[in-house]
Amino acid sequence: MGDEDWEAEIIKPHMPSYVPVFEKDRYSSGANGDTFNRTTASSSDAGESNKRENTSTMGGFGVGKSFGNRGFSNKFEEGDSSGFWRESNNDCEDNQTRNRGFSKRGGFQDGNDSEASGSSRRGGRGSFRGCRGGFGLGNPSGYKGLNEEVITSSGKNSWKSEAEGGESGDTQGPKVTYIPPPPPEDEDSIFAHYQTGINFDKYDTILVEVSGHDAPPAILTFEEANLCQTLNNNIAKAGYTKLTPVQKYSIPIILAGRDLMACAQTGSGKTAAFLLPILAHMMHDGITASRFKELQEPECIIVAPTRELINQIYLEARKFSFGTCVRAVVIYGGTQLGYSIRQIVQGCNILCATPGRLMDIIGKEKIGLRQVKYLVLDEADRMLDMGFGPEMKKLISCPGMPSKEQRQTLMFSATFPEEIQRLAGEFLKSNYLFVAVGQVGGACRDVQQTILQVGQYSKREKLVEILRSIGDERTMVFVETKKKADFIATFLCQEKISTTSIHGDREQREREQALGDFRCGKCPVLVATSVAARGLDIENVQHVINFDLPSTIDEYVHRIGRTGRCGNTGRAISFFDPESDNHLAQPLVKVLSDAQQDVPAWLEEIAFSTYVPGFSGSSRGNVFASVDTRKNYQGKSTLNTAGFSSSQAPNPVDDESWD
Ligand SMILES: Nc1ncnc2c1ncn2[C@@H]1O[C@H](COP(=O)(O)OP(=O)(O)OP(=O)(O)O)[C@@H](O)[C@H]1O
Repeated sequence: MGDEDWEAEIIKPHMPSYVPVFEKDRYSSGANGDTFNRTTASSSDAGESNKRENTSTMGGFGVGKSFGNRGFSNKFEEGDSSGFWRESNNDCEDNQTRNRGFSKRGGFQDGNDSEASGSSRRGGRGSFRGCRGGFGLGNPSGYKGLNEEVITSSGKNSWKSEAEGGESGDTQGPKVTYIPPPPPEDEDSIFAHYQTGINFDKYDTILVEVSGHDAPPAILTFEEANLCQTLNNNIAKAGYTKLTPVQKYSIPIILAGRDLMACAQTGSGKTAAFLLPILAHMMHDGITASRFKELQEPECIIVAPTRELINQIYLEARKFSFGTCVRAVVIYGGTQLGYSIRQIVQGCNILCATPGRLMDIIGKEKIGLRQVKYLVLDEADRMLDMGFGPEMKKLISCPGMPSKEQRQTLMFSATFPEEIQRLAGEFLKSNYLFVAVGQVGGACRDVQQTILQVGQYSKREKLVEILRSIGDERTMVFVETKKKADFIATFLCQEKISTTSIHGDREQREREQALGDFRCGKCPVLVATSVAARGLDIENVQHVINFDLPSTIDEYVHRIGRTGRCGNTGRAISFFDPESDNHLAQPLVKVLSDAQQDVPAWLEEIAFSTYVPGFSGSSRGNVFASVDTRKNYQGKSTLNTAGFSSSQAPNPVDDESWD
């Protein structure tokens, strides 16, 4: 039984009574690092969705909330009754699936006309989404769908043309009108935080390696960082009493003005590791209060791959800059462009942005780059891969952007494939420092990982069984496609398990609502695509279930890192389908062994039978199998997280719109 069968099955039965009436109208519109200091942190002292929108019922998800199944709406309007249940040939995800073999992360699928431009990723996504939204694959404007950004597929300056033609919407589809609700302004909300877990102190035992010349020594306490009083107050109010390893090493490096590539396990405080020293510099330099101006010139630009993540980073920036004259602003896709502009013109020292919106705003000449002193790429490997890499290159070559010699560039992630590290060289000064906390790309050891062999036809049953045994504990369920996310969320609702979902085909409003419902516990289950795999820091996520394993091991590491954060423990259960997941057997064995988890014998067997020469995956304790790639230039070999050389690593399939 394939997905389609599932859909048929789920659609047939009686809809539960709590499913609201379908609101048709709502949808009808539609290095030569010579020094390699290895130490421990402390040693330095150291449905197709059920195409009926019944997903809007998702446990408390709110009546009338659409699930973003615009494809359905389209089919409905076309009067194709079978369109309710059948795949359209034009379905964008089908196209993506068909293109899997060719697709790189961010698009560049062969044969996709709309991806001819430098902004091919966006054009491509746009057109795919457009087709899902019912605007047909051949729609030249590549309209994404209701209330979402309008994307042009024109070849030249496409980021600009998006800005120009996009939101003004002169010719291309409806405007994006969504204005996100402002975050709470009261101090308690700003400083709300969750407790560090029982394993927080164990961070100190993690090995840390710094490579590159003249690295400043690590600091052991916040006091040693010599931050100003306001920052120290904010740190205390945020509940931080002790530095995490990545903070111990990164803060002095950034304070010393060095470029940095830092790799540390998920949930170990990378955000504060770059925000605090940047703010400290700004305060020290006596930054002037940002005032209303048509053209703002921020001192710091932070980019991240998803809207929800950049918003989270913004909230952290707002927290740490509380009571200072530094003003942080966030802008991201899926929201009204005019709203982004209004936020910016009021003053902007730190601009937190997703790449597409950032380029739009630069194109509109609301942001000047001349004053940029700090450029931060969070989830840097994602920001530099085939998806966002071209946009990041455009960013650094934008008129006015200080050269890498003139700015400080900082990159953070839990994973850093070798190939991406090489690309990063273009952005960083040649004497950048590389900090590896634990194993590059290693999974967080506070997550108990379980791999179950489950064939695709048994997955749903197993999922329900697990979720019922879990009870109300917060759980993220990852699936591989947007369609599947809708479908599984619907299915779980039918099973009376309060569920919501997040993926790139949902409107931004819905994405934020879903996240809010999950955060507050209203819907303890969040079904998600990889759009939620990286960076999201949600309190009390006790379980991650990989209903579908991702296509790469790095993505696996990020996904399971949504639990077990900041010294808390968590559990990750992954369904391994031998029909489709064998390529992950070896890297999984490696990740499990390195994180000192039990490796099932059957998985080792599969890994052995699919042995790839050159892989040294199952060795335990092979710490630093992959670190600073500059070492490779000195004749050493290296493996990426997966234990493959990067060129061997499977190309991830990007099912998502990220920004
Ligand atoms: N020194 C600290 N003391 C207490 N809590 C901290 C400290 N540093 C960070 N935290 C908290 O730990 C949590 C995880 O931090 P953060 O989101 O920065 O992790 P991350 O390393 O960026 O994770 P990911 O790789 O998933 O993006 C956050 O809630 C943050 O506020």
